[in-house]
Amino acid sequence: MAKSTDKTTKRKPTKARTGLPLPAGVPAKAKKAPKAVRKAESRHLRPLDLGAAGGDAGVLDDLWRTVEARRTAGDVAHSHSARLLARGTPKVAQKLGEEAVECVIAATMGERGETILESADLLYHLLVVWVDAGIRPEEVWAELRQREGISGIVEKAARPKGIVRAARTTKLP
Ligand SMILES: N=c1c2ncn([C@@H]3O[C@H](COP(=O)(O)OP(=O)(O)OP(=O)(O)O)[C@@H](O)[C@H]3O)c2ncn1[C@@H]1O[C@H](COP(=O)(O)O)[C@@H](O)[C@H]1O
Repeated sequence: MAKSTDKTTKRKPTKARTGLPLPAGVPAKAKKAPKAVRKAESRHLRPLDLGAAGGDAGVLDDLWRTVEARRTAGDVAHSHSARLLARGTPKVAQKLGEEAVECVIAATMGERGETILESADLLYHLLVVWVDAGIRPEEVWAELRQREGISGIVEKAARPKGIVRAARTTKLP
C-alpha cells in the first residue's frame, strides 16, 4: 500500500516514550513528557517498595562518600552525580531547589508515597550541594547536635533584635 504522504493523515503521537499515554495538556509534539510525569512513569516501571525495611540515617553518610568519589573520579557518561557536579554550582543549587519544590507539591497534595520518593531525591541533591561546597556530613550533624534541647521558638526569640543573624541567614528579623 503506498505510504501516505499527506501530513494530515499522520497520526499524532499520543504516548510518551515509555508507551504510557501522555497526560492531557501535554502537547503531542512534546519531545518528552514533563519531568514530573517522566519521574512518575519511571517509578511506575520500577515498582517501589516504600517503607522498605533496613532504612537508616547511615545511608546519608554512605551516599555522601559515593557522591564525593564521583566528584573526584566520576565519569560524566555513567554518573549522574559527576555530570551534575560538572555543570557547576548554580546548576547543582538549581536542582536542589527544583527537588524541594517537588517535595512541597507532593506533601501539599497529601501524597505520602510520592513525598517519600521526593524526600529521597531532595536529600540526594542536598548531598550533591554539600559535596560541591566542600561540606562534610559530620559538620551538619554537629550543628544539629548543638541545637538539641533548644526549642526553635526560644532560639528565634533570643536573636538580637534588629540585627541580621551573623551572616547565617538572608532573612531580616
Ligand atoms: N540517590 C540518587 C538519586 N536520586 C535522584 N537521582 C537522579 O537525579 C536526577 C533528577 O532528575 P531530573 O529530571 O531533574 O534530571 P536532570 O538531568 O537532573 O536535570 P535536567 O537537565 O532535566 O533539568 C535523575 O536522573 C535521578 O535518577 C539520583 N542519582 C543518583 N543517586 C545515587 O547516587 C549514587 C551515585 O549515582 P551516580 O552518580 O549516578 O553514579 C548512587 O548510589 C545512586 O543511587
